Amino acid sequence: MTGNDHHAATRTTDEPIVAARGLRKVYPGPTKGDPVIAVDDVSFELYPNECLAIVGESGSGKTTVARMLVGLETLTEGEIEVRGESRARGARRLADRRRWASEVQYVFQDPYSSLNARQRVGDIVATSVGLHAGASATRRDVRTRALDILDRVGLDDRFAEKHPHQLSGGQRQRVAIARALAADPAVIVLDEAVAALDVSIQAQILNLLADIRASREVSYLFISHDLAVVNQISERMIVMEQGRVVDQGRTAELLADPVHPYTRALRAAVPRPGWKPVRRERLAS
Ligand SMILES: Nc1ncnc2c1ncn2[C@@H]1O[C@H](COP(=O)(O)OP(=O)(O)OP(=O)(O)O)[C@@H](O)[C@H]1O
Repeated sequence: MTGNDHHAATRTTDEPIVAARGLRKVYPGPTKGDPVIAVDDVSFELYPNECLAIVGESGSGKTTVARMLVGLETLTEGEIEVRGESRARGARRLADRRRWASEVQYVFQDPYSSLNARQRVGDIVATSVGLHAGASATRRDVRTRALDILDRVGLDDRFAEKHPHQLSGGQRQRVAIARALAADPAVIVLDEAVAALDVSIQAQILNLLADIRASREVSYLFISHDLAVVNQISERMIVMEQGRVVDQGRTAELLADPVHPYTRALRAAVPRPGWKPVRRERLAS
């Protein structure tokens, strides 16, 4: 057993919803002949109804992995399968693109920039419901379903008439989660989705995400630099450093007893109460 799989979780029963193998992303660098290797040989599996966290410092490649999964970024090398279907070469047909979008939804850090400022909240969610609903759904069905979903994320009917700028950061993030749920996804990628929120609001959104997962089957790929948050929400985590996976395993075990120097350093850098004080170490390079 190597240091990297010291904590490796053993999952043999379910088929993974997402299987990513050997992901690599190389961007052209600022100067010719100086490419940026953003993601280098990253593999992971995401199982039904689990939350897998990707942690790492800024620039470690987390967002690039997420963008490859949702099809916003091409792969330089590697393979991504969702429910056994390859996504590595992109969707050619509109119907495939729609289906792929409904299987994997993305919630961004800043919902303000990802929500259409001119649309009312009810319309934002209804648009997503309408895109993914069957052709037989009437406008009234779509509207009713949008209001149900808003209610599900803790926003009553009055919010449907508001615009994003009339909402708080936490409420906007609820709208972004509602819009994702409207597609009835198997996977939601949450990219630093609570990073911009106050700690008390963060806790509310994390509770909401846990409630959603308790009431319907959905898996989260939860991208964060915040180990306290990751500890609360995820069962497993992978740790990225400079584009590579340097550690992985069950979150509680990895954080209680970090073995890899980078994971230890990340944990030591958590400036929150509730963590055992650990000598701050220099991040391993
Ligand atoms: N479009 C791009 N062109 C060139 N380099 C890029 C591009 N996107 C990302 N990178 C580089 O790839 C590396 C990984 O970036 P990425 O955003 O995936 O990291 P991250 O861990 O998500 O960090 P952050 O939390 O700051 O977003 C960084 O060095 C970044 O500068």
